[in-house]
Amino acid sequence: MGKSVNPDLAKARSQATFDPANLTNYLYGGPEKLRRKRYLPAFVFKELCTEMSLTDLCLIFLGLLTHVSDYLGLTLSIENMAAKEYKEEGFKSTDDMSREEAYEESMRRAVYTNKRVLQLNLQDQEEQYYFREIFVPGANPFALHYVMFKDAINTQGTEDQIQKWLPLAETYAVTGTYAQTELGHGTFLRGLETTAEYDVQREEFILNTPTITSSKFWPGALGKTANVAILNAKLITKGRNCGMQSFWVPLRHLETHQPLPGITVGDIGPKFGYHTSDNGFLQLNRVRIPRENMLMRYSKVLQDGTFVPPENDRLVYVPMTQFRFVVIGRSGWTLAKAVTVATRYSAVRRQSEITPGGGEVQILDFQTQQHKLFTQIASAYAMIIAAKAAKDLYDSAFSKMEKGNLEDLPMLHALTSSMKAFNTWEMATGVEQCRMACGGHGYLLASGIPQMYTDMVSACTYEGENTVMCLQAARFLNKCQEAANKGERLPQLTRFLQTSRLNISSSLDQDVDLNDIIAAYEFRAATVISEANARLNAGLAMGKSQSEAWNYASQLLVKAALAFSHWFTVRALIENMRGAGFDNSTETLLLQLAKLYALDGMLRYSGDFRKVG
Ligand SMILES: CCCCCCCCCCCCCCCC(=O)SCCNC(=O)CCNC(=O)[C@H](O)C(C)(C)COP(=O)(O)OP(=O)(O)OC[C@H]1O[C@@H](n2cnc3c(N)ncnc32)[C@H](O)[C@@H]1OP(=O)(O)O
Ligand SMILES: Cc1cc2nc3c(=O)[nH]c(=O)nc-3n(C[C@H](O)[C@H](O)[C@H](O)COP(=O)(O)OP(=O)(O)OC[C@H]3O[C@@H](n4cnc5c(N)ncnc54)[C@H](O)[C@@H]3O)c2cc1C
Repeated sequence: MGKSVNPDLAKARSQATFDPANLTNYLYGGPEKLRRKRYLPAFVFKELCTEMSLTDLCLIFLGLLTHVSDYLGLTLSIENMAAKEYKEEGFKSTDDMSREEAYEESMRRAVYTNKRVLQLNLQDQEEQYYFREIFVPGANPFALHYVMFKDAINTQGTEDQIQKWLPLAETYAVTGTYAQTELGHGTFLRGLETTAEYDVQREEFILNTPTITSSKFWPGALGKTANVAILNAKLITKGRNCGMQSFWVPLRHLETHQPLPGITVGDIGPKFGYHTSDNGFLQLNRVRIPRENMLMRYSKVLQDGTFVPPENDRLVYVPMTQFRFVVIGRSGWTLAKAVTVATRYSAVRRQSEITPGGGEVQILDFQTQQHKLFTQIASAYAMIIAAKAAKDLYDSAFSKMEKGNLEDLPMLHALTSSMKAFNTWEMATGVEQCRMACGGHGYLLASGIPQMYTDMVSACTYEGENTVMCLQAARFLNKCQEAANKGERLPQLTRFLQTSRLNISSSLDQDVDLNDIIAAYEFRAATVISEANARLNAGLAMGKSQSEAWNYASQLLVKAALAFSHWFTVRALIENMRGAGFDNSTETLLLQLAKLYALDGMLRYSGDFRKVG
């Protein structure tokens, strides 16, 4: 039962000046990864469904990617043994459900996929992600379990603790969350009030949320799903506050799922999005856990209560840095989904005339519509490719850290902080632009775009509120500027602060040279960073303290971090497009896209670029 493709869409596709397969292979990491990615949903749907042709399956898969099929009421009739666990007539749209029902529907699907991932022995993280996303397109109640809970065990646990706890997480013998944020503090971690007091007599920690503001508040899966938390609390031993440490804390009984003694836990209520994620609250009333439950890879508490500090007290922050990196990568793909929906829609939607009497045109023919969408297509590619470029820096820093060499930690923190803020803000504005480009139908939940926005815009807040993350990156950039001012050697990533010059060769009447584009973004970043540094020093010269001068310069410091990210993204896009080994037609197109992205950025930030000439 093949479905015919809309003739306008078919015509638009037939006009491609390049072979999409080259690009798709590049984006997904090569033909084998792409084959696997396409095989998975087809395999699962085929295994699960009878009378559906492959076209329908792909439609469902693509539709699920953009939630459309949820709303078209497509159902999957499930035939095989999986159906015994998956007792259901198929996927129901969660839009018409209450929060309870929507959570249960997502939980049902998530539990199903967790079992199938184990049965299919899917080891590859990306494949697991693709597989899950097919069945749980919205917020997955196990999201924290898959990412931060397991990452915290892996990065903060000793080898013994990893051996003990990771298999429990991998087999879902426990379901976890990462409980750090409190009602009174999300950003300022040194302000966290939850305590973990060491009782040397019984070699136990006594966990307590002494005030209402110390209640853990926001952690995903805390409301209903999780029965264990990696919980961050202020360690107190021998009467001394030893700062934030991580602890393995059982929350609910593994059989009955009832809260354990001393634990008060529940859901925080309706949110702007992420409706199927049960973000919760937690109060601890002098709950005891054994000494062995503190994650002791970097810092330790000995039996007699002696605290052995970590080599660097920032290492306890590593799970956040890791997850910021995940967010950086997924932001581009989220925008890619939204702009795919909006572009396809713009190829099939006919509205209004360009030439009077000439008949209604595809709205993609309006230059304003092209500007709305092509800039977002370019932005999606830019973010995806910049995330790939950041990964090389990220991997090399992490492999050094594994060997105890922490020299790249400040650079890694600055890069992940600034790129997480830049990418999620760009993604949020881009997805909203795609929604509006679809007119009334973009406002329909059936388009899939509204939920993408309401779910994913939270990434501007969680894992480090964006402004705060920019200021964190600005600490590193400002330090580098101070070093540059003294002629000292800089880390590779910021050496442009000393070398950037504005020697643009392009003149306005010729096609702009790509090297000039990179030079312009580099010079703009160097200028904004040095301006922020100058404002900070002006504050100090006015007699302000270091922290008051920092606050005085903070708006420029945020701009500096964003200009740095913008330069990193433009450079990565152009350098990777030139060096990717594409055939001529694909490379020409991609460099055109890179120019569009960079020139659009110059128009949007024309103040900066005009100022630097
Ligand atoms: C759209 C796509 C989405 C895709 C997605 C898929 C869906 C999947 C579902 C997700 C569902 C949500 C999941 C959310 C999960 C949470 O949101 S978990 C909670 C996240 N919370 C945070 O990120 C808290 C943010 N706050 C902080 O990290 C810290 O308080 C701050 C802001 C860094 C300040 O810390 P501080 O101890 O006061 O440190 P500060 O005095 O500022 O700096 C001291 C030094 O430490 C350094 N430092 C600070 N932090 C670090 C670090 N991490 N590493 C290294 N050095 C550091 C500083 O650079 C500074 O160094 P110097 O400049 O002095 O050399
Ligand atoms: C959907 C979602 C899921 C979440 N999941 C989890 C989870 O699983 N586990 C968990 O532990 N937490 C989770 N969180 C909490 C999240 O990490 C915090 O909300 C986030 O860290 C921001 O902290 P806050 O809410 O205290 O905001 P605040 O820091 O209070 O931000 C409010 C305003 O204050 C400004 N501000 C704060 N500090 C500064 C500063 N130093 N300089 C300048 N401006 C400043 C901010 O820029 C912002 O404009 C989640 C949050 C959301 C929305």
